[in-house]
Amino acid sequence: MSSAAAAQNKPIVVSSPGKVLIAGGYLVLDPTYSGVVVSTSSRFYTVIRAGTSREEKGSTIRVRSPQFEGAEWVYRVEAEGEGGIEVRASEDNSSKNKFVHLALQNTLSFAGEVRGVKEIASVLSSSKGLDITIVGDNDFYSQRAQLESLNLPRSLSSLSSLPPFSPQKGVSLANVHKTGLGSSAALITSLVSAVLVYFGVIPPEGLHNDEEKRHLAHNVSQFIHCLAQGKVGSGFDVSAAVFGSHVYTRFRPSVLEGLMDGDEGPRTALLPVLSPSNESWDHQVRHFALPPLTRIILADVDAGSDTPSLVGRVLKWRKDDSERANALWNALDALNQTLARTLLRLEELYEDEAEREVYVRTVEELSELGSDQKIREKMREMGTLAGVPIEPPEQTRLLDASVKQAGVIGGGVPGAGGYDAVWVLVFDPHSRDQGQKKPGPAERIDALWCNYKELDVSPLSATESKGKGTRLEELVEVRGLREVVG
Ligand SMILES: Nc1ncnc2c1ncn2[C@@H]1O[C@H](COP(=O)(O)OP(=O)(O)O)[C@@H](O)[C@H]1O
Ligand SMILES: C[C@@](O)(CCOP(=O)(O)OP(=O)(O)O)CC(=O)O
Repeated sequence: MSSAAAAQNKPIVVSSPGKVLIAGGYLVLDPTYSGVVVSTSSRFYTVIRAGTSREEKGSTIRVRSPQFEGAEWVYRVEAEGEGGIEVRASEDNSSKNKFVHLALQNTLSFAGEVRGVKEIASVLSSSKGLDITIVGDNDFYSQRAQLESLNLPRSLSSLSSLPPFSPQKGVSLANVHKTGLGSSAALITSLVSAVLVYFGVIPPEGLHNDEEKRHLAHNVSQFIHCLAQGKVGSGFDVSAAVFGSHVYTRFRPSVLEGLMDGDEGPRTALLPVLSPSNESWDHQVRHFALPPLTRIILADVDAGSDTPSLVGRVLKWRKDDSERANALWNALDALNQTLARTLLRLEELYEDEAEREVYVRTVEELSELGSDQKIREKMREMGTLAGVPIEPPEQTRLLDASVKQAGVIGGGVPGAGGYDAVWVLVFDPHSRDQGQKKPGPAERIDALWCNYKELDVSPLSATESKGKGTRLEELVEVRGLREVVG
């Protein structure tokens, strides 16, 4: 077996981060504009180990999500010469997982095209099938019930006291309360990338140092995520899961058109479309990172919004009132790009040894001052014109109270907006010195949200991931992972 990982029987562990679109909601659906997406320290992990099944014909893949009740799915794989690769859900499964099933079917088909169906069959058979475990960091799912049962306030310090990969007691995957970090994109990306590594399509180090292989992981994950969602969205969430924080310009949806037919995925060859050398993939990924000595703080607000319906209404307004909409989008885009440039400029200053001390002192001073909020103003204007609650009044009041705190750089409703989440960026002057500290902007926000009455606000523990997207992990080095995988 030429896949080194599979040959050594060593578990393959791949993680992918969640996302927050801090600027460019709606605009990012159009390739003319771009969005600023921050990847989160909260990640999805896929662990692939050799299985234990002894079968004459075909192989079994067992997938488990131990954080949930009844979340185990068994698939039979038949991989035979001309017939290609067929992944079938066992009839004994107590639930379906369309995302996982489509990911396995299409990633294995893709691997079969690259390495040959025989090779995939041989890896599967010498591994005795596969045992796959998928877990997401606590932030992907609401921890309200867990905190309540422990009598803990909804604060950052309570969250840090929860065990990693906390089980969602008594909750099935279908009923879980998601927090908007993009669980399905992070899940698909980590699962697809782990399978590609396991079967030797991507060498393990390729996820870190080979741009072409990273684009390959992107194209396959992007396609499968679109297939599972039944539509081609902007794809910023999958892009963040693969590449980490960046300024994202979407691909033209036509690249995937030929592959989107059929519920179970296409019957045509995947490689010509998904190959990184296919020039129809025209997405752009430009460097972005939040500045040093700042911290993003996210909150899940317990009053959801339905993103597809917001999107439908905004796009209809853009069509009906195109002149005004385009003028507004151009103005908003200019502000979004200025935000990205300004934050990047701060990063450059910090990188410059000669400027660093000035930068640090300035952050210390700014952490006692207030902020400016032009992007929010324009987003609200768009909401009013389109008749859509992009930043509803309750969220406006929460954000106004938050950005009024000393040391807050800015904030907003992420992505499509609505009622379900907010983000703020604060100066974090003491993040360099461990073990400090006098209360700073992050603590002020934490206290404000914890005592907030009008909305039920629950912070997330995530900060920005500097880990550059999808990465290979060592099982024993991820806190709590070995225990949860069993
Ligand atoms: N821990 C998990 N294990 C397995 N599948 C998961 C897990 N978390 C999410 N999923 C899959 O992702 C789907 C959720 O997708 P979606 O509703 O698009 O969520 P999101 O908006 O968070 O991306 C679930 O139905 C399930 O198929
Ligand atoms: C409107 C959008 O541009 C951004 C939506 O971002 P969200 O972060 O709100 O999305 P969900 O994860 O689906 O809740 C639509 C898109 O780009 O696909």
